[in-house]
Amino acid sequence: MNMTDMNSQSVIQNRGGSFGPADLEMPVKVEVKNLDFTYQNGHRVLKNVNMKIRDKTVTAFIGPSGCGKSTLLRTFNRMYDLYPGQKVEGEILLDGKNILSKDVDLNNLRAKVGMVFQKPTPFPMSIYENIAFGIRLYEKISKSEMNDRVEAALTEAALWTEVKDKINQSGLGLSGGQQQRLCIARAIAVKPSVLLLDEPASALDPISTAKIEELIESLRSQYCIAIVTHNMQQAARTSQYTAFMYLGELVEFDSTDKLFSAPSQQRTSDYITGRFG
Ligand SMILES: Nc1ncnc2c1ncn2[C@@H]1O[C@H](COP(=O)(O)OP(=O)(O)OP(=O)(O)O)[C@@H](O)[C@H]1O
Repeated sequence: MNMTDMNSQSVIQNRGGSFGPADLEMPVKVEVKNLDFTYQNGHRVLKNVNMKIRDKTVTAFIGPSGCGKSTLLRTFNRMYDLYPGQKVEGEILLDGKNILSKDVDLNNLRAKVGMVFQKPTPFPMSIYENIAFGIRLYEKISKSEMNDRVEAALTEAALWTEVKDKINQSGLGLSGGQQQRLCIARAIAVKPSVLLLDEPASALDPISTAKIEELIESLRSQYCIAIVTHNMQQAARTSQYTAFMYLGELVEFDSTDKLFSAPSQQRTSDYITGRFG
């Protein structure tokens, strides 16, 4: 076995999580059809992307820097609407409904499709308010219901036991890893069905990263999760499906086991074995 084959082997051997045939039977949650995306400067960043993302699974987007992973993720909740002049063509069906239609309510879309960024971004307010603020935008509920919702979201995000005694202190006082779990709690508090994670652990130390990966595994049973990561081991550990992108094209999309152990495309093989990066 040469060095590059050994790299590929070690990515697979480091896989955690519980991948099984049942994952393959999950219904399609998001379907991307003939998606093209061009930035306002004329740079066409996504080229005829087609993929089906299944519910209650984790799908990882990998590929070299600048290949369009984050741009693709951001089309799923129309983040690009914040920057005028960009052009999107094709369809993205969420539960069969095209979210690129002009009549889609963006607030509702962003509640259904939550997003967490690379750098933890808690609001400059208490831990409690970080969660309650988002819920109030969408629902009018009593104080005791709100308390329950805040506790439930923090519990789901594996943060409750660490913060329950300082719930009224600033979210900015938490460690980086805790802040990131707070952001995940904030996203799930409004009951989304899809969670988009854009390099959620790349600014964190290894212990905090492991906690985020455990959290992703525990959230998988309830959400459709898409994660962008630079880290192939992380993709292999956390996901059931992997999309390999290169220069705006989706080169290969398959089960994570298959993509890392027996890719069908030479470019995928070259990338996962470290021949380019
Ligand atoms: N707001 C923008 N305006 C113009 N071009 C942009 C903008 N944002 C990103 N790009 C370009 O689009 C291409 C794809 O960027 P994107 O961030 O989606 O790739 P990526 O695969 O996520 O990269 P990385 O792993 O480095 O984050 C890059 O060439 C980038 O420079």
